[in-house]
Amino acid sequence: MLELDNVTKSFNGQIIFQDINLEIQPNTILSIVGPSGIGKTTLLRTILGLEKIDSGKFLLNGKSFNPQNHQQNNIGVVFQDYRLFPNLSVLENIILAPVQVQKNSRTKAIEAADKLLTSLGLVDKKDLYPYQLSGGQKQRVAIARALILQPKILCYDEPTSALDADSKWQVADLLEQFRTLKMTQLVVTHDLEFAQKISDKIFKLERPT
Ligand SMILES: Nc1ncnc2c1ncn2[C@@H]1O[C@H](COP(=O)(O)OP(=O)(O)OP(=O)(O)O)[C@@H](O)[C@H]1O
Repeated sequence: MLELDNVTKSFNGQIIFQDINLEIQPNTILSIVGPSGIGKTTLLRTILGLEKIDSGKFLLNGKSFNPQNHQQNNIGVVFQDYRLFPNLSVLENIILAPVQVQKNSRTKAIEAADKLLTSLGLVDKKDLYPYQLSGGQKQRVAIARALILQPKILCYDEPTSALDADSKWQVADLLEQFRTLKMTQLVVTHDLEFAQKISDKIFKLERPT
């Protein structure tokens, strides 16, 4: 279980959120919702260790941890703009971290990537480059790139913002399928309808008083 205990963050003296308390149960889908500019992405970035918090703490399975020093393989992320490496093929995007960072064999990584690409309906795209893919396909590559590291928690930043309605509900179906993977999913979204459809729990981020 991931817990946020009185987490506060400000930028240049302006408080973005204050004393956030949140429990994220294992193998569930939690959405963080709220209007534009409220701090949803910033909250996600603190959990990922990409932003330092002012005060409060994070606990993973009851143990305090600093996301900035944490071995980040436990927590994966699919960014809003996907952040695929433009100079690498779909396959190379997916196997880069397992081979370069985790030092797995290239053969094993390709095997795992092939499986993921098949389940995501992308196997015929594996030799293409990101610019040759649609937005929804790029997103699924970014999801495969995160999933190959078998994260305990997978975070998505605004997973529907660049998609049309059909693709949006396909993403909802994917998240539903991933429930079998024994993984917690954390979704930042301004789309309340999407959040209501996919989530076990919704956390509303509100302006600090
Ligand atoms: N690095 C930064 N330095 C200063 N201010 C920042 C920084 N990053 C974000 N902010 C401010 O923090 C506030 C929250 O931004 P954030 O991107 O987290 O909102 P959001 O709820 O995700 O919005 P959106 O739904 O539009 O993406 C905004 O006022 C933004 O300008």
